[in-house]
Amino acid sequence: MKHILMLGTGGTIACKRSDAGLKPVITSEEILTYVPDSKRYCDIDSLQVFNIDSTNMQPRHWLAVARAIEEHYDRYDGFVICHGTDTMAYTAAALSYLVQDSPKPIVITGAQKPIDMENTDARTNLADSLFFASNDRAHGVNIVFDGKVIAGTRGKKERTKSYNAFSSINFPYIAAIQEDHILFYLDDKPECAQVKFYHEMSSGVVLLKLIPSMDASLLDYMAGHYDAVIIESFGVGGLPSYDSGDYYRAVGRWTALGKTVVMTTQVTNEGSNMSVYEVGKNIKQEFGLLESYDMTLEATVTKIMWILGQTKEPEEIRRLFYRTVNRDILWKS
Ligand SMILES: NC(=O)C[C@H](N)C(=O)O
Repeated sequence: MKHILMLGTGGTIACKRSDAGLKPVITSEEILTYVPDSKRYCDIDSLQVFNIDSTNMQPRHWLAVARAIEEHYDRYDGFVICHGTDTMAYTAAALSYLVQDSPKPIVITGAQKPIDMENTDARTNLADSLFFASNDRAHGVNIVFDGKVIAGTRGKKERTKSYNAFSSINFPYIAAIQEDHILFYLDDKPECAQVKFYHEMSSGVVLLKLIPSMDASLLDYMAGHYDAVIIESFGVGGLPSYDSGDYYRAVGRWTALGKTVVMTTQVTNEGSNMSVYEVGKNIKQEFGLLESYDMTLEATVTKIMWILGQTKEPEEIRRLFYRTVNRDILWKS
């Protein structure tokens, strides 16, 4: 019998209705009473890390969850984190960087409807997660949602209301869970992996999403307040070159200050490739910008936060950024 620790962090799965709207108040202990059948294949303990709407999630919360896993790592065979869906993809990616190469499964799940409702996805998602976390072939950080297992760095919330809210972006699903069966599409548990925990994350990261006509003065403002900027540009990637935009000067200022500029795309699927068009190739070559290629935005943001928690040295930032962690980046220059 597997021994699983369920960590409650809040989200809709733990919500009750109130006059002020849905609010997470159901404890992790109470949540477990809704999945009594899971006791057939695992003993489950629960730990309430906090109980918040995931809209309020910050790097310190990711560090607290990682710390709780580290403290209990030796005593359990697997971990299931109940979490809000809104920022679940960020947390899954953040945990992929904070807890690397775990031979034990760390599953993140949640729901679109509270667990105490009659028509809810919460019970299935939680039962599937406990089932997956009890499987010998499961490992590392994954999202389990609506019968799909998604690598922790590849998840994205693509639907605000439907039960099939999450997709795996630019990467295959790891497995599908159907009733009492797990169909592994990727079955690659390493023979011997040694888990490694990290304890630092920087909040000095900002995102700039381009729209047509925007000028670059926001980048100047951001340079005074942040260590890294992720620019979500259009298509495969590029920066406007119209005079009033002045992006070249603003990006040059960022790099002259030794700060990090990462280029990514607003398009969800297929990733960036800045060397295709003149508007991308020139600026990348001139300033040596980082590029996220096939990474999700959530993975890009949390990876830079994790890296800046380890180093401020530009060459080391580049090396760590292009090193694959939990399947996050496959396409490199
Ligand atoms: N479905 C959900 O869990 C949404 C909720 N607002 C949260 O992310 O905490």
